[in-house]
Amino acid sequence: MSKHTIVVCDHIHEDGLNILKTTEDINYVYAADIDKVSLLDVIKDADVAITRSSTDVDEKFLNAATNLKAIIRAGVGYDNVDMEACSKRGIIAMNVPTANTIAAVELTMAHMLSCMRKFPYAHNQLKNERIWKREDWYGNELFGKKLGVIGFGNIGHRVALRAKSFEMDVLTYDPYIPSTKATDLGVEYTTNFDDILACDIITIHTPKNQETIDMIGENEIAKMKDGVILINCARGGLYNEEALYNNLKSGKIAMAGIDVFKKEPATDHPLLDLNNITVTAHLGANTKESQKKIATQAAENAIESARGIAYPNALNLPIDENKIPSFVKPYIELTQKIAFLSAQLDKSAIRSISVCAQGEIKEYLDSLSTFATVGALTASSDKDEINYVNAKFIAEEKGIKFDTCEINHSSGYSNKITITITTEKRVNTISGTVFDDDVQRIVELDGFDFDIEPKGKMIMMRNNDVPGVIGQVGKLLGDNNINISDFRLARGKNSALAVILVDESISHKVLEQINNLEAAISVAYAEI
Ligand SMILES: NC(=O)c1ccc[n+]([C@@H]2O[C@H](COP(=O)([O-])OP(=O)(O)OC[C@H]3O[C@@H](n4cnc5c(N)ncnc54)[C@H](O)[C@@H]3O)[C@@H](O)[C@H]2O)c1
Ligand SMILES: O=C(O)CC[C@@H](O)C(=O)O
Repeated sequence: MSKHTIVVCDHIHEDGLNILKTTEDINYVYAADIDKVSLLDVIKDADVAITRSSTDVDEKFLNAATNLKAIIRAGVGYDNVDMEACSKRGIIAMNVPTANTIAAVELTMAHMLSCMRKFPYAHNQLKNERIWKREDWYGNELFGKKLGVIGFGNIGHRVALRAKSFEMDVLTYDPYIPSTKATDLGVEYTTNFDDILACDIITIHTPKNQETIDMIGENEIAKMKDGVILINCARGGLYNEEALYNNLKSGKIAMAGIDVFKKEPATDHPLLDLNNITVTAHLGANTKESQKKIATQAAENAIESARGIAYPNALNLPIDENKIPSFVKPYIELTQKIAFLSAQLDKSAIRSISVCAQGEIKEYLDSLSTFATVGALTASSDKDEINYVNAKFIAEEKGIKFDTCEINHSSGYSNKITITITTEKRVNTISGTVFDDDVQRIVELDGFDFDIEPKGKMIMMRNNDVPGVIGQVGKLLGDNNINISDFRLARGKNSALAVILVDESISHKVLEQINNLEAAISVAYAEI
């Protein structure tokens, strides 16, 4: 079995490491404890790398990583990844966007409360100086204060909700959301940045990019109230650090709660010399709950991308992500998985790939077709060759035809995609849908209704619908020491289709044995 090498460049939770360690086709390399120069040597073998914010994915890193197909940022912000350099090399970059949201939200609230009550200083006086001097610590209350939230995404809007439970007035500035996203939650919305600058406390939750770097500097601080409090648990450099320092020192800014710095680690940063600041070492994502979730998702996504099956939360696709609503993304993933599955069912050359869509999803047929092509070619050719940029080009060179169609009658599903792959020997048609925003399901296989998660090792057996078939297949697999994890059966007029999920990979020999059962019409096997 050829193995894919996944290099873990930064510390992630052991649950993620265990997934990598115990996956048969993964060669797992732990490189979080080596220095970043030695990492350049280790990274050269990586098919996929997992990083956090401590590893810069820059030209130096990418020049060393000559095999790299994908990179997983085990977290939200990808400002440490040179996206253009990745795209030029055909490397797909992904993040894990929501797994640490709550951790960052709660740290923001902790900094806010800490700033109001000067908590670390009061703690230090009693614990380390053994002084009981209550008159030194008259703080302020969040109650009734006006909070300005810059950026109303996953973290910003949850900070706003928590602030409201402290009975604060909350105002947000985020030109990229509909105002109703805020007003529906009882949060005031403004398009005038100066309104934010007039707040008692300001917290920022935007990505770091050309537009947001130094978003708050001397000019903006000058417009603020004397004694304002500033919180930054997003990215260092969103508040100009020099202006922050000067205005904390002068007392214009009463307190700042800072988790992130322009250059990290920041152990000798001038801000650390001030006495009106609470600081943490980029701990926004550091809860056990969030790290467990991130590491698990990062490991699973790294394995899927190493196998070329799917690239969840890809950031540099050749389609404009901003034009793809979030409900479409799971369909894109599902389309790729179904095509990958379908192309494995028959090993002969693919002649055509057709993608049909019903519901609002049909507006995205072009993107779905690109992803179906990646899935199908990944299953049928040398995986290393295929990426989103070259898939259609390679398919055309192989003489594969494309077709898309809109299905206008309702099937009972609000959206449904149907992928038909025609090979030299057979036609496979598989349909899928997504429930509850992200639950992907195969709902039809060659005309038979199913409800199957597109995941795992699957035997598909078409058979005459006669008694005893399930028992015979069960015995045969048992005799070969293969555990069945699920058995799904759909019945047609004269024949039935069984999808048997198994724990172990199936050899050609076992498939032949199943095919030789009297009732069997055809047998195929696929892994996702
Ligand atoms: N401290 C930590 O450990 C930690 C943990 C998680 C996330 N983060 C950082 O927190 C930030 C927010 O993360 P998120 O998950 O909420 O991201 P998100 O993408 O869900 O939300 C970002 C929001 O910012 C808005 N935005 C973009 N540009 C803006 C601008 N110029 N002005 C106002 N709003 C703008 C977007 O419209 C979006 O609503 C990111 O920088 C992320 O890297 C830090
Ligand atoms: O933990 C990290 O590496 C960074 C966490 C956070 O800043 C993120 O962007 O997800």
